[in-house]
Amino acid sequence: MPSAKPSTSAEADDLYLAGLDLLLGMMGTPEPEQAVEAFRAAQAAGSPAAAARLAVLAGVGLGRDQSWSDSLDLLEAAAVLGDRSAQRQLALLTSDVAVTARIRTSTTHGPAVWAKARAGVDIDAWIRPPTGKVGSDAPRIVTFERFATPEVCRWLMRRGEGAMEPAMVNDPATGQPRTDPMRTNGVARIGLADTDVVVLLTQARISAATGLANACLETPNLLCYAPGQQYRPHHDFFNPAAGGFADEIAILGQRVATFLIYLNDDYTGGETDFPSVGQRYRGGTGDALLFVNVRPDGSPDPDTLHAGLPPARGRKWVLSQWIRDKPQAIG
Ligand SMILES: O=C(O)CCC(=O)C(=O)O
Ligand SMILES: [Fe+2]
Repeated sequence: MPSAKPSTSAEADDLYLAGLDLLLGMMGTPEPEQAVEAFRAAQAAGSPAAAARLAVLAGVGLGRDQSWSDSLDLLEAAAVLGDRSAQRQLALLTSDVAVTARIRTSTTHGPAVWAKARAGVDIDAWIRPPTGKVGSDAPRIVTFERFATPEVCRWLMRRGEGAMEPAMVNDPATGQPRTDPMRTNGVARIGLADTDVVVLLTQARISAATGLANACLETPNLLCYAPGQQYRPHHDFFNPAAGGFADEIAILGQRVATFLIYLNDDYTGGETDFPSVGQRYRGGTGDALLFVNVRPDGSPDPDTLHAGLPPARGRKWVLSQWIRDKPQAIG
């Protein structure tokens, strides 16, 4: 490992980029442990981005042990080194409102401010199971008011802006994704290359709310519906009777639950519609909706048929988290 002697920022950048190549497997298979080594060397050489990546890897538990406490310490280190994203994340994660106000009113801060912001993050509150309200027993539909703060919602929406691609559906015959007129909204996947501590803590909170293991969460999707765009009635489970999904179910598991966080409310229409149940949901900013796609015996529940109705005016933004019954590969 290179020594931690003071080095040029070009060296720090090179070490950071080497870490990124190792993490994402640009030269072959991903090597997360080696990536952590490279990022540690880059951080020691002064790379803010390396510290921010290490914060993510500590949150995921990839290439090293999972630890929220380490993750936040590393986010603080990244903020001290000047990483703007880490600074903004700390400002919205902390419960210390005086610190948030200080960060908002000035752009330059000494390390003490970031230490205070980090000290004010209440991890237990993030991962404590929130209380839901049952909207339907069978299929099970549960709502969670104010699941996410407006600041977190804004952060998530910004993560999706500029990254939207046409949404896909899975072809039941081949199992392969393809575009289809039944789903016309935009989607932005937040994969390992793009995720951050706010996204990871939001997922940890979803795991707490659903009682389903964090490892079973798929890559989350940000969905954006412009007026008229929609996701017509569909099921989120994979139909075992459709030939194309046999491998999908055997290897990656069944999609047992769906968790939606409504990120804004300045649009009209756009409800999540359950025609078989006769219910429609539309949360305010930060409200969330859980529905369980399988019956208690694990079989797909056809009554979970649902649609994302088209907004008439304004854009609808949601974070959609599909959850499986098997741990997912991180990527
Ligand atoms: O946008 C909605 O209300 C529904 C989204 C949805 O069906 C999904 O993400 O699976
Ligand atoms: Fe769906």
